[in-house]
Amino acid sequence: MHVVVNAAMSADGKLSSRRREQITISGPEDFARVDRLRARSDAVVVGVGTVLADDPHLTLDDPELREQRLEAGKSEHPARVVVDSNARTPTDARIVDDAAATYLLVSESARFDRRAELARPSVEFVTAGEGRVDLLRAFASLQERGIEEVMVEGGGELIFSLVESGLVDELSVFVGPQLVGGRDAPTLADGDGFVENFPELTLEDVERMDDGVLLRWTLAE
Ligand SMILES: NC(=O)C1=CN([C@@H]2O[C@H](COP(=O)(O)OP(=O)(O)OC[C@H]3O[C@@H](n4cnc5c(N)ncnc54)[C@H](OP(=O)(O)O)[C@@H]3O)[C@@H](O)[C@H]2O)C=CC1
Ligand SMILES: Nc1nc(O)c(N)c(N[C@@H]2O[C@H](COP(=O)(O)O)[C@@H](O)[C@H]2O)n1
Repeated sequence: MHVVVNAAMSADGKLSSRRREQITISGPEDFARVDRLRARSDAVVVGVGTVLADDPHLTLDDPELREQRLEAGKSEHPARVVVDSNARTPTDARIVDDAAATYLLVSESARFDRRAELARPSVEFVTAGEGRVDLLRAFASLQERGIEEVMVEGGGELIFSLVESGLVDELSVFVGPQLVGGRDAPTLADGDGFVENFPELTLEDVERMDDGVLLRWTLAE
């Protein structure tokens, strides 16, 4: 399995404002690149915090990319994945519509009534972990279902945990021309943070894009 984290942050490292509402950081060129990255992926992953904040759809915008996937014998859109220990994904969330397959990664503590409310033909539950989703086990289960190329779009809590679990191979970040500020605004890697043995990144590429810059790093094994 190959896992790429992709996100857009302000010049001061924020994914959103303290209101945790979706903000537009990328420009058109970067959004088109994100669409191409989604099209190359078997699955696009977000945490339930992002689902609650943004109500993302995570499908492909460009009809040509959808056509290319169909011609290659793939589904029209990559699968969508939500890391959601307690099945908090709202029943009317766009991510559980029937536009694409969706995996809900839940823990054993996800209530069965919530699972029943979210059950539909396009949704499959993957249970891993007791109180919280065990990411190593959950991602291994996705791999057993044929998912090899994974793109993670955030948010900061999930990105931190994935890096901490050693699951991330690549990190691409668009740094936009905004200052957001705020000690409570989400950043690229939240969670508890590291205090030692900081993960080492190798800078692979720097590209000027829109009014910002795209940075691409790989992570050491
Ligand atoms: N600019 C950008 O590129 C992006 C911005 N965003 C922004 O980020 C914010 C949302 O990010 P954030 O609040 O950090 O939420 P996340 O999307 O990172 O989701 C975090 C939640 O995932 C669940 N989870 C389950 N298992 C784990 C685990 N092992 N490790 C970590 N999380 C786990 C937890 O909820 P539970 O315990 O209930 O399962 C946790 O609270 C929004 O403001 C959104 O707009 C989001 C994506 C991209
Ligand atoms: N690449 C990027 N740039 C931004 O400026 C963003 N705000 C985001 N947000 C991510 O995209 C998701 C929305 O996807 P849909 O358009 O609904 O398919 C959102 O949930 C974030 O993960 N990304």
